[in-house]
This record gives sequence, structure tokens and C-alpha cells, in this order.
Amino acid sequence: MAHRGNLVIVGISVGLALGIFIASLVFFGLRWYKKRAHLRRCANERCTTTPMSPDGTRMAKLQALTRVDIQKATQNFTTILGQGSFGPVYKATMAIGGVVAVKVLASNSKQGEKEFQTEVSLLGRLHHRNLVNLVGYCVDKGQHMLIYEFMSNGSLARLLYSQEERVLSWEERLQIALDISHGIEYLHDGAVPPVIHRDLKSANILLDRSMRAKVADFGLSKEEEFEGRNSGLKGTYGYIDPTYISTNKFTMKSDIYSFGIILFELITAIHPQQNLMEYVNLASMSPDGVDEILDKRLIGECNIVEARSLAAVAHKCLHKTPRKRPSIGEVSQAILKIKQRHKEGTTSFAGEDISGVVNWIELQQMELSKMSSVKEKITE
Ligand SMILES: Nc1ncnc2c1ncn2[C@@H]1O[C@H](COP(=O)(O)OP(=O)(O)OP(=O)(O)O)[C@@H](O)[C@H]1O
Repeated sequence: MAHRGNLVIVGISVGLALGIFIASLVFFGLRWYKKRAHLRRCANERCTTTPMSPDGTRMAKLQALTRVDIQKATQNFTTILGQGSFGPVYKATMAIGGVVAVKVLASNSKQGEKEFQTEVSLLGRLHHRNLVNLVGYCVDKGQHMLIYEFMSNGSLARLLYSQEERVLSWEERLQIALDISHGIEYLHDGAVPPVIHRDLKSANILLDRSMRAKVADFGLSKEEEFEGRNSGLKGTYGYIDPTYISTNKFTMKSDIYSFGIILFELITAIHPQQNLMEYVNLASMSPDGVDEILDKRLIGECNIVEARSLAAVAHKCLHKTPRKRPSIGEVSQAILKIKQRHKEGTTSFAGEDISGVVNWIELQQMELSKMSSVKEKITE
């Protein structure tokens, strides 16, 4: 009898425990479901309605302008800033105040039409201090225009390669590298859904009046031409991930590759279409080889230990196996560390005579240019 009584007690306890377990499962399951539904609602809201800024505040909606507004603001399209593959870009002074840049998409460009819709819907919801924000658009009689915040210091490519520009200091270059990294980080890790840029290059990095860098032109990637024919590949020659060429699959790691190229541009001021990778590969044959390809204008003006560290980050970004390349978050962390060390002034030569190092770098650079000119002669 007592044995039976025990069995009943055990049965009731097991039943109770099971009941409690199932009830908590239902309770927590419901909570999890509600939370997910809430997150999804927030994400959708970000995609379709008023965009959010990175600090969570709501941004103004995109402004729709008429062709007449823009005609007035650009003095009848006479204030040209430059010509891109999608059409001309004009500086516009708006009647309500403020200066903007207007990109007029060539009306004969079928691709421009398609990309226009992509960019308007994409950019309308993407806002970050390191992205060139879209502030408005214009659709008028089949003509499409995109209106961006004005970047008074132009492109990084112009700053690095134009003789008329002043030399970018090492400190500015470190800040630019970090700004670009943060812009890409927002695209890859902050945007919902994530955005792959597909055409990262120094011409698509623009600088504001405080020399802070912003990433431009996402959603506008174009097909690259090889020998006058469309290759079917998106991006720009010199920046395209070789794995993308062989697999036709563009991933975030292809953006990381292009960013690695931009980092080397910052270090060397050699354009990727002027054999940058050949110099990088030659220099990587010797330890500290980056000294040999350092921008001549930086010799004696920058901390070589920091330049070597940045080159090491760039090398990782260019790893031939995409999954071995770092994520953009890791790249930002690494650049931030270099920048902090720079600020603290802790990257020193431990008693080395700096003038000796400078002379040595100059010698190495001469050797390298001799090597590459011999190589050019052989390949001719
Ligand atoms: N928001 C802006 N503020 C100031 N200048 C700009 C702005 N956007 C573009 N520009 C300038 O206008 C010119 C053309 O830019 P665009 O982005 O159309 O072409 P690109 O990036 O140089 O070349 P591609 O179209 O082949 O990628 C460049 O000189 C660029 O610096």
C-alpha cells in the first residue's frame, strides 16, 4: 500500500514538473516570438519609411526636386564638378540654402535607369557619417538625377595623384583609412539587409571640408570593360578581387579585397592601374619591404612602424583565399589600434637613428625602381 502511495506521489511530482516545463516553454517561446516580430517590424520600418541615423534618431525623408529647381541651382548646368561613367556631376547651390552635388544619369544609359531605382531605394534608408548621403532625387521627362551632400575636398584619388593637391599627411591618411573602414562596416554589418559596395576605389572615396572621408557610389556599380568589351564583371580594373573573376561570386570579402588595395594606395600613392600590385608583390619578397614602396613624400614624415602595421592589415585584406581575409570589423579594430598608438606616440624605433632609417628607405626605393624597370624591359 505504502509502495503504491509512493508511486502516486512520484507520478504527481513528475506530472507537475512536466507541466511547469511545458508552461515555461510556451511562455518563453511566446516572448521570443514577440521579440522577433518586434525586431522584424523595426527592420522593415527602416527599409521602407523614414530612415534612421546611426545614433537612432530619425532622418528627414529624401527631397523630390524638379528639373527647374536643379536648373536654377546649377546655373543651367554650368557648374560641372566632373564626369563619371554614369554622367556629369554638378555643384548646386539651392534656393533654400546649402550646397549639394547633382549626378545627372545619362538618359541613354539603360544601366543607369536600373541602378537609379536601386540607389534611390538603398540610399534613402542608409545614413552614416562615413557615407556620402543621398539628400534628394529628381525624375523629370525620363531624366534621372541623384542629389548628394557636397564633398568640398573632392576624391581621395585626386588628393593622392594630382600634382596640384597638397600632400596628405600620415595622420590624415590614418584617419581616412579608419573613416572608410567605418563606412564599409556600416554597409556590411549595420545595414538591414547588409549592403555589398561592389566598386570600392579611391575615386569613390570623397572628403568633406574637414578632410573626413566618406564612401560614395554604392548601388551604382558598373560593368568593367576589357579591351572595349563588357566583361560582365562589376567593379573597376585594378580593384577587382581575383576570386570574383574566377568564380563570378561577389561577396563581402571582395569588398575587403578592394579596401586592401585602397590601403596600399594610401601608403604608396601608386595607382592600382599603374602596377601597384606588382610593386606590392616585389616588396613583399623582403621583410619590411613596404619601406621600399612607401610614398616618397612621406619619407621622414611618418612613423615607419605604423606604415608597416597598416601594410600588414592591407596584406591580410588581399589574401588570395577570401575566407582568410579579415571581416571589416576586424580591419576597423586593427586600424584603430595603429591610430591610437600614433596618438600616444608609442610606436618608436627604440633608440634607432631615424636619419639612418630614412637613408636606408631611400636606397631601397632606388633599388626597387631599378628592379621594376628591368622587369618592364624584359616583358616588353
Ligand atoms: N558628392 C560630391 N561632392 C563633390 N564632388 C563629387 C560628389 N560626387 C561626385 N563628385 C565628383 O564628380 C566627379 C564624377 O564623379 P562620379 O562619382 O560620377 O564618377 P567617378 O566615381 O569619378 O567614376 P566612375 O563613375 O567611373 O566610378 C568626380 O570628380 C567626383 O569627385
